[in-house]
Amino acid sequence: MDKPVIVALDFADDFECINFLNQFPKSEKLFLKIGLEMFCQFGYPFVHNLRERGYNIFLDLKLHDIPNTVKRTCEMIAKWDVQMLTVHASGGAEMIAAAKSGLAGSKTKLLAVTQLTSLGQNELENELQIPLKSADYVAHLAKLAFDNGADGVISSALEVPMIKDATSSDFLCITPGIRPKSAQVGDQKRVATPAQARTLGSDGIVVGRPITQAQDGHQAYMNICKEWNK
Ligand SMILES: O=c1ccn([C@@H]2O[C@H](COP(=O)(O)O)[C@@H](O)[C@H]2O)c(=O)[nH]1
Repeated sequence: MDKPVIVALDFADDFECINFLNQFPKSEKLFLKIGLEMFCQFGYPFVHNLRERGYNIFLDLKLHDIPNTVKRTCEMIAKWDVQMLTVHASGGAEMIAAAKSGLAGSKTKLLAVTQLTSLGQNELENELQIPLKSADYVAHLAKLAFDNGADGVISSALEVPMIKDATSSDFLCITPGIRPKSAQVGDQKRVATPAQARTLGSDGIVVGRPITQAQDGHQAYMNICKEWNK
């Protein structure tokens, strides 16, 4: 798999989303992330429609439930021919392994979310009451995911070298929380620029608002690709 720039489609309606996609030339083979906002409204038919149009799909559902429920859900998603699916690593070893076994026979990569990029050290300690350094917590969850069959993790780009050291250089690190220098950080805490993510060894970046809320979404995407591929 090439190292993709994955566009997070966080739109309130499908019409707006399709208008956004229509800015891109048909030859642009986009990698799109469908998250909870769009999936809750438009469900599988929307995923299917985008697959039919030839897009690669990262289905970011961040599953987090008991192992049996997650396994049965993954068995269903395994039929959808999506490229990536997320679960929360904090669902535990058995849940991660159950997700992987649910996806058996499909080409869908299982990615485990470590610590959300919207959470910093302060939230980890004071809200979640996890008495660890953020980097250690991320490394611990990444190792748990690796040991239980996940194909990779979602983390900040800042943690990629440490995750690869703790697991394997082949273990995928897909990184949201990407902000070009001039972009607003918003609710993200552990951020990196596309160029930093590349240098740190990220296997793919996820970018939402800096592209989808730009005046010219296609140009914003091209600028990010240029910085990422430098
Ligand atoms: O830790 C995580 C896990 C997932 N995300 C998702 O990525 C995009 C980022 O969007 P931006 O607009 O570029 O902030 C969004 O869909 C999140 O749900 C994440 O940010 N952090």
